[in-house]
Amino acid sequence: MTVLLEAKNLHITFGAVKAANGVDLHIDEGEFLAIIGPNGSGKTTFLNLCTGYIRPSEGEVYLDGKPITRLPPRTIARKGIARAFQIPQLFLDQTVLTNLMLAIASREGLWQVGKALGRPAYRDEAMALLAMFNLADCAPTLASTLPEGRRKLVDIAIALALKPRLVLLDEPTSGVSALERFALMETLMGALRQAKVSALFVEHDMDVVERYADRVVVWEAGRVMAEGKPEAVFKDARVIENVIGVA
Ligand SMILES: Nc1ncnc2c1ncn2[C@@H]1O[C@H](COP(=O)(O)OP(=O)(O)OP(=O)(O)O)[C@@H](O)[C@H]1O
Repeated sequence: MTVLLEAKNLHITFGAVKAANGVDLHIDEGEFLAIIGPNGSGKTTFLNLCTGYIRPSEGEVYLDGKPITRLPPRTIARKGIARAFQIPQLFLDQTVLTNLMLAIASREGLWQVGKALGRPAYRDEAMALLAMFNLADCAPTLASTLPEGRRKLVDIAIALALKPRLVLLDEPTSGVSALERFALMETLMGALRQAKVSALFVEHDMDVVERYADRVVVWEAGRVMAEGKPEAVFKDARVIENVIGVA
């Protein structure tokens, strides 16, 4: 296995809260890694540390063995780490197709909207991305009118428009009904496999983690308290007591 991303001894404190208190974690190429843990344990902080949104007071994050810790978010994104958020970051007054085309244009450094939207190559690439997520029929739909599950998928399709090697997903199934979660995950995992992208996803639904994660990392008070295959981790008494029992 080749290590893609590695965090070593990350620390960050907000006031009295140690949101990262010695985080050590790696993700292998091709891996789907889930992060679980109680509210406020520092999961989102870790995503922020990996993407340059905040900087640790101590420790390093490495991509392909090279430190990225102090690079600006745009540079880190260009190096291959993309992010999708708990609340999708779409232009709600634009169509799904326009959202995708603008993401592709920004990757290419083309900031003139009129020119970007006139490029057939961008349109073709956007439609191919949407097809990967079974969303081709949504291309002309206004983003504001999409149901939550589809909006999340469009947001992830936009993250893939950056051609990342690793995508960080903050609660991909939140706000989606229990019935729809597996369908959303099937589509999402299918698209990630097709794009050969590794994923790290924060998730509160243990059924989703058990079914879709290759490995799970358990967060507690700013650090990793357990990790391993979901079936093994979910039998760990400490995890049951501190995380699953309180989820
Ligand atoms: N920018 C910030 N400024 C101040 N405090 C912050 C900041 N970011 C996070 N925190 C605090 O750090 C702690 C960890 O927050 P974080 O959002 O990383 O937890 P989480 O595990 O993702 O929680 P949740 O599951 O509720 O999303 C919390 O106490 C939070 O209030």
